[in-house]
Amino acid sequence: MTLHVPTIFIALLMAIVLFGAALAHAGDVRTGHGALQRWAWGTWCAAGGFVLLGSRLMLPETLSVIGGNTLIALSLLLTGHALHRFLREADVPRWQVALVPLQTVMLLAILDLPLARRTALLSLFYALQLAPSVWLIARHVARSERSMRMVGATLGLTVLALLLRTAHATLDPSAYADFFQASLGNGLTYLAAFLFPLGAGFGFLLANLERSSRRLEQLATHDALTGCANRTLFDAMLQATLDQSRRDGTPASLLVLDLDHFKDVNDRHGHLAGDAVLRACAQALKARLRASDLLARLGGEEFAVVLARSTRADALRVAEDLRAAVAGLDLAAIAAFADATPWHVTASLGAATLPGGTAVAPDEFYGQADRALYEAKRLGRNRVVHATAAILGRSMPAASATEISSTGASDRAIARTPVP
Ligand SMILES: Nc1nc2c(ncn2[C@@H]2O[C@H](COP(=O)(O)OP(=O)(O)OP(=O)(O)O)[C@@H](O)[C@H]2O)c(=O)[nH]1
Repeated sequence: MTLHVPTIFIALLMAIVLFGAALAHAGDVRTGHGALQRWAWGTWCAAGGFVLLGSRLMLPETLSVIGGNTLIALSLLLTGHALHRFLREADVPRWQVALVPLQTVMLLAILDLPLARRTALLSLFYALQLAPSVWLIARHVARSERSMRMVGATLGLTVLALLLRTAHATLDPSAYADFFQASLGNGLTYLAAFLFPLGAGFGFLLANLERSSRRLEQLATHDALTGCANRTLFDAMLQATLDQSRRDGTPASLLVLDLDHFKDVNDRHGHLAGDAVLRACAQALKARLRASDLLARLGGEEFAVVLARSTRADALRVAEDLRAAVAGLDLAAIAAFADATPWHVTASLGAATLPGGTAVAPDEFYGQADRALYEAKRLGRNRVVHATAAILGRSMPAASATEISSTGASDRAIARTPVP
């Protein structure tokens, strides 16, 4: 069996051009800091290199061989650039950039060698040029998009195919007497060495799309200012937690937290400073929660925490911990207040707990916690109130439906006086 190299050559060229066109259209996937565009330029360089190499019968050999191989070396460099950008690594090391002119010099020096020797040397050179990209992906594969595995695997196979081509051209030079010579070894290694990078390009496109859709999902479900879950994710998680509680018979709790007198912060320090306080509070709250707890910003200065498998006692302990975390934040330490004397904000919290095996609508459950929050505000702020009786669904006046479970320092002592 032999493989017809000119046919392979034309098929590969067409595939590379089509793929380059596809990448050019996908160029507005703005997730990899221009990575996809660089890969697209690399694909066009490879196509140009192919055209020059295939025109060796019409062009002077120096132009076709040196120009074609230089463009292919450039395309591999651009691939490396694209990967570095996508994986947020420092740029390609200078020695890898220097390989491109080095290859041109090497080609000038070996132009008179038999084609088999040139093929072996060039294939080895390309393998060495690609190997750092494979190593780069291997170092990032655990943290990166799943499709990067395909990129790493196909580039690894390309290196392997190039090494096999080096070995084959060395051991069987007669198969490489002519560039277009029909032979199994020449045809197979040629096909593999240029087809696998196309697979890598496809994987890279998928990895970019994967990152893009992950970012869109993050934007759709998280609050941009604090990074907390937004209302959409909160609603879904609260529903899922209540369903699980009913099925498994485990209790579930909900905390609603509202910063006290937050309007004062904005009025005295400006909206940007208010934003910085919101971010700092969100960070402090996150630091006190388990990975399985969901912290959401429901809007303005109101946050909520969904606590799966948590009893009333758990909810009160966590709520008190969160209250203390906010009150303990030294806002003077936040950059925007660097020159201010120490001062603090406080938070009021309402809590509700659903005993396991009971059904309640999410809105009703939220309403219970919210009524408890209202009570905490009414009773002087900077405290936790648990809506115990309301869970049973009895219609009771707000004050008797709630139970004051924890009280922080007085509203005036912390929330108001420290504002400079
Ligand atoms: N900086 C900033 N302020 C916000 C944001 N969202 C809402 N606010 C402000 O939060 C303040 C909320 O004020 P109020 O609802 O009166 O509540 P409060 O002053 O905290 O008083 P109490 O809740 O009764 O203790 C308003 O001044 C809003 O402008 C935001 O994203 N950033």
